[in-house]
Amino acid sequence: MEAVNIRLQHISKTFIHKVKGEVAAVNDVNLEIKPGELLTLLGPSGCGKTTTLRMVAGFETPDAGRVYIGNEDVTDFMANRRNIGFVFQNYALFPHLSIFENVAYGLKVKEMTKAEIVPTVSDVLKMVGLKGYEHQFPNQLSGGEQQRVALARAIVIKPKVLLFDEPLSNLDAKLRVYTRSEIRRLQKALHITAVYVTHDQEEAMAISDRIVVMNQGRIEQIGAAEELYFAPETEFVAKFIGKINTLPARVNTVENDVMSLNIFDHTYQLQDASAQVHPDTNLNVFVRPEFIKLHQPDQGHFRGVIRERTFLGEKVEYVVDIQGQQINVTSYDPLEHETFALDQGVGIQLDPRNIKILQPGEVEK
Ligand SMILES: Nc1ncnc2c1ncn2[C@@H]1O[C@H](COP(=O)(O)OP(=O)(O)OP(=O)(O)O)[C@@H](O)[C@H]1O
Repeated sequence: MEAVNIRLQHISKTFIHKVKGEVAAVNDVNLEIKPGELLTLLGPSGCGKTTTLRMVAGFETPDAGRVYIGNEDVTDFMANRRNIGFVFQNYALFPHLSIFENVAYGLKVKEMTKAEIVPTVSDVLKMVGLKGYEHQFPNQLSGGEQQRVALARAIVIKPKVLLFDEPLSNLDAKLRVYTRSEIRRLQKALHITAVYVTHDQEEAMAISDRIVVMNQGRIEQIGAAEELYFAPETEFVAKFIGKINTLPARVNTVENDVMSLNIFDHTYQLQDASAQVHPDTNLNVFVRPEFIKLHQPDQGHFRGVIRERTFLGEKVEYVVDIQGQQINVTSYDPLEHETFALDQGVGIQLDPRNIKILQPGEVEK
């Protein structure tokens, strides 16, 4: 079966919430998920990712906008007519049915014969690594195994799209890493278009072709993990994907797309600077901890003092005091680890290419 795309056109959904009143859970979202792509909706609690997913599934009807799966406008279709496989956080298995019966359920609904069902279920259980579990019951399985049954049940009906709502939340850390790579492997092997919801940025980065960062019902930025990390467009995205320092800066001049600015006591020239920034103004700039280099005190652009030092094996995380401001620095250089001690003075160096000027955003994290 050819993989299909999914399109959301100007989708909005407002709820009347008992405490908060009217909540624009999803606010004019436009999105295209490419055929065979795994796209993740990522954002803090309440940003609208589950509501968006539920509108693709047909569990929720948008107030405005259209949902297309392939060339078909499915906005007015009930969930059971959309041909989707859905994997929930809580597995949602039938406790009184065996693993075989749980997986076979969707095929029986489709009125397939037993002769067709038995080999199909057996193939899918093999695919998720649960061959031989046919006669067990859900409560005899671990959380990870139950989630693989849920995955088998979702893919056995050969859905056009797979939807995942925080599928790993109930698993422990190690099993989460294993199960997410299993989901990724199967989704790629079957080449099914998939939408995945999580609030965990590492999970999103590990599993996705592209990530949509959502904030207060709107899309903040869409891109591959690398794009969001190295080229965030807003402060919100920069702070949600990884860690970033906020540094005070003073703009001196902006000429021919070159900006001269001061950070602490040093002057930097930034290329391709935004024309929207004016001379003689203050603003915040952003630098990731691993892009700040520590040196001996007589080197670097300005001085600081190491206030915290956390050795984590392959890296050391420092908190450095610079003129009263606490800055996070991460060093991946094992030779440097021994060089800088607590309360030691250091020289600090920034590469102007790693200094970001971003649209300010409302940050919840
Ligand atoms: N059925 C509902 N009735 C009232 N308000 C709702 C309903 N469903 C969602 N909301 C509200 O809509 C907003 C978005 O909720 P949604 O569940 O889509 O967010 P989310 O990003 O998935 O968050 P979480 O990770 O906490 O599930 C929230 O403010 C939520 O309180």
